[in-house]
Amino acid sequence: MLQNRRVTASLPPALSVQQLTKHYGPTLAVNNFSLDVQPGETLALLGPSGCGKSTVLRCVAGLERPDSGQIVMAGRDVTYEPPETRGVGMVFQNYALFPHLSVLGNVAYGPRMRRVPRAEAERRAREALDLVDLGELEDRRPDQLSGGQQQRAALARALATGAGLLLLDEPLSNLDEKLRHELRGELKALLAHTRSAALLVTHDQREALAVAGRVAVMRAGQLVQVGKGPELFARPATAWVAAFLGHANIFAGPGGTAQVVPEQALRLGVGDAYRVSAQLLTDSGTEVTLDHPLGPLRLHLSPRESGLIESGQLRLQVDGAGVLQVPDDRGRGKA
Ligand SMILES: Nc1ncnc2c1ncn2[C@@H]1O[C@H](COP(=O)(O)OP(=O)(O)OP(=O)(O)O)[C@@H](O)[C@H]1O
Repeated sequence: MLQNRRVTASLPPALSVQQLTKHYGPTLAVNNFSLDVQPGETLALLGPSGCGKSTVLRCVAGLERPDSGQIVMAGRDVTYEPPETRGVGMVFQNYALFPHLSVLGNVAYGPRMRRVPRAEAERRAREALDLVDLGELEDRRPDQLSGGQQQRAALARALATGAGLLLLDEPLSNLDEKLRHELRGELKALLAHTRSAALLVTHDQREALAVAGRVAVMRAGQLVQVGKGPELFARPATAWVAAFLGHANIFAGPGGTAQVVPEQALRLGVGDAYRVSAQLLTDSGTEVTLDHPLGPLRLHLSPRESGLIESGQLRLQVDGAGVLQVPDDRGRGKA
């Protein structure tokens, strides 16, 4: 085990994107973007719509040519190689399964294209289908599968390529919320099992945190912060990152700074009483807004905590040590 770790540590990154820049006409889609994905790691590229995530992925896949920068895979510069020699497995938003092929045919397609003999290609395909629990449906056509099953077939197809790097572009985006929730857990387990490195593109914070070991946050073509999901949430580098990750209480301060007040910094039922200016029932409790000197303070109360509201007021103490001071970059730029 120890020895394995040492070997892994000495391997080059599965993917190293170095100073990547890409325009579409006048639009600067990716701006001097650098990122490493380690062998076996799942990294989520997270950012709002239009920030350039898919463009990074398409450059890595070889479907777009960068204006400048390098794409290096396991130590090999592939910047100018065509997609088919890069050795990546891909899953796109719309799955892109071939409608006329069976599930087995779809999954065996990758190895077949690489001239693997049919019997061996089908053996690998069946192995991948078993991994995603679709072994019994191999004879069906894609239109005879549910959305979740199609998604798993697309994953199996990427896995069957045996690639050391998987590229997943919003792989759960076509599914309803309940199924997405279920498949997030499955996807994480599956990626851990395959030991391939994976770059997952998503605009969904929960998905990034649930599936990936590390999360890279992207804004307007640039990388703004990268780290383990819980650490990013606990220590966002800027007010924009805090807001994007879902922090509710961010208050502009002097000199271009902002204060982020995480829920852990709030103690309820002690200290001064503040007026509750708004109250909204949710499925898991109550969303309230307090008139606080810092600004309108929003918090989520469990049904038991809601009992602490007396005569329209709630006692609350803010633990100053838990409040984060960050640069306020929320007004800057787009996406
Ligand atoms: N083929 C293209 N031609 C012109 N502009 C493009 C093209 N593809 C993307 N863009 C622009 O480049 C920018 C980045 O797009 P990209 O698709 O990479 O963003 P994204 O973060 O993946 O967005 P989404 O989450 O909505 O898929 C956007 O401004 C987009 O309009």
